[in-house]
Amino acid sequence: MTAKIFIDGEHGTTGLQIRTRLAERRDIEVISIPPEKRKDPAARAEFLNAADIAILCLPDDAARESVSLIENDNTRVIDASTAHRVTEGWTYGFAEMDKAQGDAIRTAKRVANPGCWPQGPIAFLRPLIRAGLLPANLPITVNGISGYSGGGRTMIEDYEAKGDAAPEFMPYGLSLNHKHLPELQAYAGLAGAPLMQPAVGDFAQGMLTALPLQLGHLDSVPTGARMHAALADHYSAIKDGVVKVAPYGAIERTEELNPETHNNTNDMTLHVFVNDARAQALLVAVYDNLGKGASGAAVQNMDLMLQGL
Ligand SMILES: NC(=O)C1=CN([C@@H]2O[C@H](COP(=O)(O)OP(=O)(O)OC[C@H]3O[C@@H](n4cnc5c(N)ncnc54)[C@H](OP(=O)(O)O)[C@@H]3O)[C@@H](O)[C@H]2O)C=CC1
Ligand SMILES: CC(=O)N[C@@H](CCC(=O)OP(=O)(O)O)C(=O)O
Repeated sequence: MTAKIFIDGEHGTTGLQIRTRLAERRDIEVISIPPEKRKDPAARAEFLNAADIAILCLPDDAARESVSLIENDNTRVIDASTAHRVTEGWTYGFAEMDKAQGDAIRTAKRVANPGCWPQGPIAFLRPLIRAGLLPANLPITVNGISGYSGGGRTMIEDYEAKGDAAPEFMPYGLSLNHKHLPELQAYAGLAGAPLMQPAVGDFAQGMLTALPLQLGHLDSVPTGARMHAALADHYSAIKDGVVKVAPYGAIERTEELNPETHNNTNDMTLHVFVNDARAQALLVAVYDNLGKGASGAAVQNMDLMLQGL
C-alpha cells in the first residue's frame, strides 16, 4: 500500500518546503487540496480523513481545527505548529532527544514537530542534565539568530519589500514570554523557565542558537572535555540521527558558526566552547530553521512514522 500524505497548508513557507522535499518520492502519494478550497473546513476534512499521515503547516488555531476534523483512527498527524507541543497524548518529534524517541515517533498517532528555537538548547541541555553534568535548576539564557523565513509568509514579504532598508539584526521577543518557552523547559528538563533573547537577521534562512553558561558556582564544575564527551556519547548512540557534535578544541573563531551553514539540509551541528579556568561555557547549535527547524524535521518524522505503518 502506498501511504497517502496530506499537507494542510501546503502553500505556506513550511508546507512548500515539505512539498519540495517530497517531490521525487515514489514510495508515498501526496494528495493535494485544490488551492481555492484550502481554507474550506469541509474540503480539508475530506483530505484529512483520506490521509494516512496529515502534516499540518498552519497557524495554531487552524492546526487545532484540523485535528478536530479528523474522525477516524487511521489518520496520523504531524503538527508543525506550536499548538500541541506540550499537550498530553502528543509525542515530541525530536528523534535525537532520547535513544527511545525514534521508536516513540514510529508508532505515534500524534506527533508535534518541535519549534525552531528550542531544538538547539534541548539538544545540549537534555543529555547534559541527564548525565548529571548540569543541574536542572541552572539559570539558562538562550541567544541566537534566525533567518527571516522563521516568521512565515508575512515576515518574508515584509523583509523582501524593505530590501536594503531591512534591519541587519533585530532582537525580538521583548516581552520575555516567547511561545517556545514551555516546550524548551519541558524537554530540556529544566526546573525553571529560561530567558530567551531571539533575534532575526537580514537573510532568508539559517539559524544559530547559543547558550552561554556560568558554572563557577556549581559544587562540581564539569570540564569542557567531559561535557563534550557526554554529548558525543549521546549522539553516537542515536541510530539514524542527524545531530552531530563538532570536534572539541580551543579556537578563537570559525566560519562553521555561520547560521547559513546547513541551509537546505536537515543537519544540526553542536559546538562546545569552554574556558575551564574561568568555569564558563558557550554551547552553540547551527541548523536550518526551515530544515531541522521545520520541514526537514517533519519529513524525518514522517519517515519514522512510515516505518511504523
Ligand atoms: N517558518 C518557520 O521557520 C517555521 C514555522 N513553523 C510553524 O509552521 C506553521 C506554518 O508556518 P509557516 O509555513 O511559516 O507560515 P505561513 O504563513 O508561511 O503559511 C501558513 C499557511 O497556512 C495557510 N492557512 C492559514 N489559515 C488557514 C486555515 N484556516 N485553513 C487552511 N490554511 C490556512 C496560509 O494560507 P494563506 O497564506 O492563504 O493565508 C498559508 O499557506 C506555523 O504554525 C509556524 O509557526 C514551525 C517551525 C518553523
Ligand atoms: C524569526 C521568527 O519570528 N521565528 C518564529 C519561530 C518560528 C517557529 O519555529 O515557529 P513555530 O513555533 O510555529 O514552530 C518566532 O520566534 O516566533
